[in-house]
Amino acid sequence: MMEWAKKYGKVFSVRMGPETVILLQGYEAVRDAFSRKSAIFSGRPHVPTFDFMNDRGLLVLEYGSAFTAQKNFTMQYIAHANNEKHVNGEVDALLRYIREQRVDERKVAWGEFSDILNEMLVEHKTTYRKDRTRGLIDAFVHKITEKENGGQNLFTEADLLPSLLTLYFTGSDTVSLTLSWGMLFLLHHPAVCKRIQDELDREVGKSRRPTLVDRQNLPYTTAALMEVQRLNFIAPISGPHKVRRTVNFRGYTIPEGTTVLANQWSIMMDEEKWPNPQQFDPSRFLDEFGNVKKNVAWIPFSVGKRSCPGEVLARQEIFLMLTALLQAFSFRSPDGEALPECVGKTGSLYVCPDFNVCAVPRF
Ligand code: HEM
Repeated sequence: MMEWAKKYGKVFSVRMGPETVILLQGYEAVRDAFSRKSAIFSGRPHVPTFDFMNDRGLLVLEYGSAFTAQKNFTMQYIAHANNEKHVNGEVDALLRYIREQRVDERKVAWGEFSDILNEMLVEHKTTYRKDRTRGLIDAFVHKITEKENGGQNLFTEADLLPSLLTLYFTGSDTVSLTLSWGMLFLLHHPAVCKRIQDELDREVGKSRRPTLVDRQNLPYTTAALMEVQRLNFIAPISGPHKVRRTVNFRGYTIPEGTTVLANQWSIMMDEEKWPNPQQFDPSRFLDEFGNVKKNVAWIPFSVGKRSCPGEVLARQEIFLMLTALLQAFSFRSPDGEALPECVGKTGSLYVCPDFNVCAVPRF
């Protein structure tokens, strides 16, 4: 695709089966469409894989007032929830597993998960009280009841299960793959790993776990995690967007209903934005004083109205998980085992290759 972009420019179309699809290359084209003309480029075409969601849940919901209300609600809920407490529960389980090889049996198949969620919903609804919020389900039910009290029909009973399934579906593999890629990059770059550990030892010490408040004192660690997200490409191509009305874009007329895809890979590998883009180099996110330096092209969560509502949570999870692991252990490949190259398998997500790792307690 990047080769095609050299020949055809930052905006070109390809025929995919019966459909003509527009491909956007590079940060500026994606920003212009998804952010500056967001209201036009934020439709969602029909994706048959998600038919079981009945056109509900943020990922598939068409752009409009219900989408906006539900997206704002989700982002506000995530921003105010005690994510740190929940993630720390997961970190405890992982550290226990590594230290004692004790597995918490929590793996469930997708179908079973849906059944479990359904049971939770029934349980929550029967014990629901207007004056308390035990979690996301209660918060969503409050919204449904508000509507019954005369508001608009933006949150319905029918939205509840698809919304929960969507958050589970979009929020689990994305984060766990990022953590796997992070570990693989760090194994390939022991000097980076050592620098993170030195920073953690200096700023946090060994008597307590890193917390979200520590992030401001850990610029190198923050930069390394940003570099992991720049290079891991877990979402190399954006989800499909739909043009909601005919638009003139960068000299082309794009008809209403056309599907548009952003090549995220082309953004993160743009040599003008990132010198030596293939190289894993956290220092590209640091200024001369060692503070974190932003780069507008760092958009692993995309931009605009269809950008990721889970960004805050995902970044918290990645930070808490990886720093807890690096504080507690040094990691290396098992003797005699070669580390796989940082080349993944492409699907809807870019999947990290399997590898084994030895965790050696640091204290
Ligand atoms: C490292 C982790 C993650 C990455 C890199 C990521 C990336 C993305 C990207 C690039 C999109 C935009 C796709 C598009 O253009 O249509 C997206 C959408 C979405 N993400 Fe994430 N995501 C992550 C974690 C999460 C988490 C933890 C949640 C939920 C708690 C989540 C929920 C969603 C949802 C619901 C959408 C659809 C939004 C919409 O259609 O408006 N994501 N994500």
